[in-house]
Amino acid sequence: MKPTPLPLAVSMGEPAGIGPDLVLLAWKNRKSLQLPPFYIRGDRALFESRAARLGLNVRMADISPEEAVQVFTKSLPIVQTGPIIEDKPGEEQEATARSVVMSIEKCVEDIANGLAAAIVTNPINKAALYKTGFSFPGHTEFLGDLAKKHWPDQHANPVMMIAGPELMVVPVTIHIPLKDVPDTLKTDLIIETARITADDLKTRFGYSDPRLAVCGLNPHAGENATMGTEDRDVVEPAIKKLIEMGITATGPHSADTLFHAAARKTYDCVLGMYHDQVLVPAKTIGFDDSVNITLGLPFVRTSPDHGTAYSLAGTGSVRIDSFAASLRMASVLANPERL
Ligand SMILES: NC(=O)C1=CN([C@@H]2O[C@H](COP(=O)(O)OP(=O)(O)OC[C@H]3O[C@@H](n4cnc5c(N)ncnc54)[C@H](O)[C@@H]3O)[C@@H](O)[C@H]2O)C=CC1
Ligand SMILES: NCC(=O)COP(=O)(O)O
Repeated sequence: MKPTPLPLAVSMGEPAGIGPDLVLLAWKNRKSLQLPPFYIRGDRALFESRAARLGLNVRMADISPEEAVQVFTKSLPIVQTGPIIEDKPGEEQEATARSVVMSIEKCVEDIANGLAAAIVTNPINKAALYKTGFSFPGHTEFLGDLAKKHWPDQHANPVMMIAGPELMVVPVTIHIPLKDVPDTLKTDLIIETARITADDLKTRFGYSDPRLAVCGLNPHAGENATMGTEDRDVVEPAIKKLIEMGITATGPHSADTLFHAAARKTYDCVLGMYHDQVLVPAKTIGFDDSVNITLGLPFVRTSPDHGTAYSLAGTGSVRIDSFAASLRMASVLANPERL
């Protein structure tokens, strides 16, 4: 007999944001969107209140992760996690920060315990969590830490990828101020980020020889070191080493001409030197259907590419495409034979 597939564990995200709306709408449209079974770790009262606000009739079931797959066809499976949360769309509540973090922790724990196939995270408000002592820049780094805790024998080095049907990008430096980028950007960091990207593109995405295009840092990739020396001194040596390692990498490319339609045909994934260099084109080209994927972990994590969108929470005006794509992508990545 074929074993029952494991469900996806979905974290609650920021309760004041659109996470609850996405979960409710996704479950309601699960058949037409062809979504795999998932359960949410969060507070049932919050989801009931948000459903009422949206005028959605959603049957919910308090369950344990083991029951999620069976329940999913008839009810939205909720694993009660943390205390009751008052539903206040768009209004941050300091008291909910611990529940937001706990939901992520418990989803990862479920994967480690063999109860969930992967985690799909709802958007968090990073600044709201920092205020209460959360010390990681975002999910990406937090999940790297949780991986070390639950899989101490496996090397975890989280890498952010935004992947859409037309463009896949990886920022080498992530959530740091722009002024800190040149000092943070090191040859070894570029090499390690590219190595993890190439590995995951092979093992999880099915590319036999992924082509990486590496951006320069400066305008015109430094214009022969006349507009900044980092491209010559930091980026070029990384590309040379990657080629020696057998990885197909080109660059440093001028970032301004790397994203038009013809250029996009020449590579499989772009490595950018900083967040906005590659997230701006990725979200411009594919805001509705791109997915944020954390590479370099011993488990699968996906998330929509957007944030908490406070002003849309509880209004019924959200697009669920990216969240739905995250659920489908998590299911495929966790079962690569489906590629
Ligand atoms: N994975 C995560 O946890 C992420 C969290 N964030 C957090 O989200 C918060 C807000 O960040 P912003 O830069 O304003 O980005 P945002 O993505 O929340 O909003 C940007 C714009 O896109 C719109 N938008 C976002 N999602 C939408 C959807 N599903 N349907 C329709 N329109 C949508 C918003 O209304 C807004 O106009 C920040 O605290 C940030 O840290 C941002 C990105 C990812
Ligand atoms: N800009 C992308 C983003 O903020 C997602 O970060 P993370 O929470 O997935 O690390």
